[in-house]
Formats: sequence, structure tokens, C-alpha cells
Amino acid sequence: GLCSGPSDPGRHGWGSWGPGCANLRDPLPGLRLGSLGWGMGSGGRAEARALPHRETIGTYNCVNVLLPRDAAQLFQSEGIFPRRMGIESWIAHRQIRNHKCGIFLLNGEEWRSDRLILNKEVISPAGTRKFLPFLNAVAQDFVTLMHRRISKNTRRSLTIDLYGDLFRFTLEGSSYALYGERLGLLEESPNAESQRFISAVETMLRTTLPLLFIPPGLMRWVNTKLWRDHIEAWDTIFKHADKCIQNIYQEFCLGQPRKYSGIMAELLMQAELPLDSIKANVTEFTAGGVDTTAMPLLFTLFELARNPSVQTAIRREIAEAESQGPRELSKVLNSMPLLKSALKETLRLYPVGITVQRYPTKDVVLQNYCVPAGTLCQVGLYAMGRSPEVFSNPERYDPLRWLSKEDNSFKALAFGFGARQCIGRRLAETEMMLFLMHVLRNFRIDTVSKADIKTVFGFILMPEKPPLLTFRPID
Ligand code: HEM
Repeated sequence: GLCSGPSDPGRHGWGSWGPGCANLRDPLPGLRLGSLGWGMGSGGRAEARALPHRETIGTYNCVNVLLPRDAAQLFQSEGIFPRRMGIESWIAHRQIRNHKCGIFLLNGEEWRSDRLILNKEVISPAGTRKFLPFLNAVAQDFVTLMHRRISKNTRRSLTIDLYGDLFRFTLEGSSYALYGERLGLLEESPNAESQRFISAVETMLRTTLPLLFIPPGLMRWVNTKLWRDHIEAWDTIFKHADKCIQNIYQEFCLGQPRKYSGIMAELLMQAELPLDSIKANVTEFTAGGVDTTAMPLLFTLFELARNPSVQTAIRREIAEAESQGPRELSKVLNSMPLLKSALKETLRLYPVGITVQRYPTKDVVLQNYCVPAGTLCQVGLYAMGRSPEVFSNPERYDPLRWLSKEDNSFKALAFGFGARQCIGRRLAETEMMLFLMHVLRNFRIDTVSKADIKTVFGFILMPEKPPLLTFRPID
């Protein structure tokens, strides 16, 4: 866990921490530590010694939290404005183009006031209920796409690396919920404008990672192509938001009957946030929600493929939920606890962001060490998820563990915690559940290899080599 040194509750400050103190053991098994950068590892002299093949840029003091009870302590000390480290290249784009920052990049009062307004449409149960039918339609289209592909195949099955399709699915789903417009990414040939948008999102994500390692002042000079591509990609994403805003205003002007047209339209209508804040937030949501949702879907399909009994149990649960007749989608989802637990289980083994960071606003005592206010503390999600101290048989994919009577508090932290937890959590969870609900009732999923997937960290946790999955229609 955190430092497991001698008990000394009064200890304060860094000087007294011995080498054994920042005892991380193997903090991220299966992960290439060399690919970690900025705040994702943990600085500090002692720990650097424990991890000889780690690359660090400079040093910084950091406490790693690996046990649920310490995470609970930490979150209790997060204050009312939990601070986030910025992504400099994203902030630089906003400055150059004179755009506002969204909540991902803001801190303090500004963050809190915008966040409280956004919560109502993005994460509250009432807001979520409104966009569920949009996500459902996209999940159904994904199934149609797979049927179409399989029908062209004489073998009545399809073996595929699904990552690209999942990326298109999540971008299509979140864009529909955010902008109220379909991009057509699941059609045979998406139009040129949609193609431009998806390439921009891909480029923006691809260029963000290398730019994390370059000090902000040097960014534009060190690798001009990388920098130019990054800025142009953001410009295209912002232009897309502009175009959608114009379409929404046109609908208002035409006096068409008021109907739900996605999160951005609701925010424009309510006019509680200035237009440029709405635009900045919606573009950040676009960026934050694509890969983050596609990866757990890929890992879930793989785990269900190599654990056929779990797959069958979930399929049975889906059939039971449907046998109760047509109901509101939120009720259907609530009647599938095993499916929900499967997603939790995936995020335990493959948390998208491998750590959650906090800077406690008051001194906090963790394992008898007094950690000074303002210290960077990281909850090591990957390490905690695979620790036998926290989960019995941690290597087993067992969704039932989340439905047992065990105390599971502060064990499922893949979306963070508290006021600054992931605002896209409900969007991601419902999108993933609807996807799996439709896919599992239509197809049996198999995997070419049952061997563990090696993972790498590239801004988010991803497979070193995506698994090959086989889809067979259920008659
Ligand atoms: C499975 C998918 C996802 C995972 C695992 C995930 C995970 C996270 C985590 C760990 C945080 C930091 C939370 C904290 O510090 O307590 C976060 C923040 C955030 N996420 Fe997600 N996320 C996912 C999907 C999404 C989606 C779909 C969106 C789009 C709306 C999104 C938008 C954001 C934003 C804007 C923040 C910053 C919130 C703030 O600072 O107030 N995420 N996410």
C-alpha cells in the first residue's frame, strides 16, 4: 500500500522518509512503466530507486495510495474545489484561439460553477434518461452493421479486431447524445464531413500524448508538425460544434415543436452558461469520451469471450429483463445488475485512467504518516484492482464479486470520486450497457486466443495488441 514503514503518526515532511518507505512493490504489473510520463508515475527519490527502468521527467513528491481505506481518507480531504493538473497543449489551444476552457481544464470557483450547471444535463438521472434513446438507437445500428458484414461472409461468422469499429460506435453515440446529430459513422461510407471530424478526433488524441512530455513554452518550436496537427485537429472539432450550434438555432428559428435534441441544445436553451463555455465543454466531452469508452468495451468483449459461463449468465439476464415487456430504458438497465457488474469488473482489471489524483486541502494521515496538505496523492487504480490484499483471486474475471455481501466501498474508483468524478460516467455506463445488451442478445462472442492481454499506457490504458474476436449470430 502506501508507505508501510514504522508507525509514527506525528511524522511530517519528506526528509524523514526512508528508501523502504515509498514501497510501491510492483505498482503496475503488466504495464510498460517506460511509457509512463508526466504525473502518471510517482516521483520521489526513494521510489525512483525501486523502479530502475522507469523514465521520469524531473522529480516531484507524490504519495501512492493502494488501499480502499486510504482512498476514502484521501477523498474526505479533497476540499470543495478538487484541483486537476492541466493538459498544457489543450490549454494552449484555448489561449491561442481565444476560446474558453471547459471543466476538464478549469480549477477553483470557475470549475465549480460550470460543473454544477453541467451536472444537470450530463450526469443527473433525469438528464441521463433523456439521452438514453439516442444511445439505444446507435447500439441497434451497430448490431445491424455486424449482421450486414456477416451476411456477406460464407462462414456465417466474423473474426475481427473490433477496436476501430468500437471507436466509431462510441464517437457516434456520444456525438448524438451531445450534439443531437448523427454522423453516420456506422454506415458503409460515412460522408466527407463526418470523416474529417473522426480524423480530427483521432489526430487530437494521438498528438496529445507526445505533447505531454514537452514543456509548454517549447511546444510550438520542438516539433512543429506535431503541434500544427494538434491545433488543426482542435480547430476542426470546434468548427463541428459551431456547425451544430447553427443547426440548433435554425431549428429554434423555424419554430419547430420543442423536442429533446441532445445535451448541447438543452444547455443553449437554458442559457445558464455562456455560449463559448457550452462550446468548450461539449468539445472536451467529445475528446474525453471516445477512447475511454471504446477500450473497456473491447476488454469486456474479450473477457466475456474467454469466460463463456459469464457470457451465458449475462445473456440469460438480458432475456429475463426483456421478457418483462417494453419499459422505459432506464428501468431495463436497472434490471441487469450482472451486466453492470461485468463492466465494473472490466474497469477493475483494466482501468482506463490508471490513477486518480488529488491534492488534499488539509493534512491527512494515511497509514500513520502525516501527508502534508497540497501533496500530490494518486490512487493507483490498476495496482489496487489487482491486489490480493483488496480482491480475492484478483486475476479472476468474476462480476459476481460486486454483488456479494462484501464491503466494496472505495474499491470501484475507475470514474474517480466525489464532486470532480467523471461527468461522463452515466453517458459511458449506459452507452456500454446498451451496446452489450444488443450485441450479446444477437451474437455469441469468441476469442482466437485466451491468453492474457498485455497492456500499455498511452494516455489511457490500452491493449498492446488488440484481441481478435469472433462474432456468430444467435438464431
Ligand atoms: C469508461 C469511460 C470513462 C472512464 C473510465 C472515465 C474516467 C474518468 C476519470 C477517472 C476522471 C477523473 C475523475 C476524478 O478526478 O475524480 C474523469 C474525468 C472526466 N471525464 Fe471521464 N471517463 C470515461 C468516460 C467519459 C465520457 C464519455 C466523457 C464525456 C462526457 C467524459 C468526460 C470527462 C470529463 C469532462 C472529466 C473532467 C470532470 C471534471 O474535472 O469536473 N469521460 N473521467
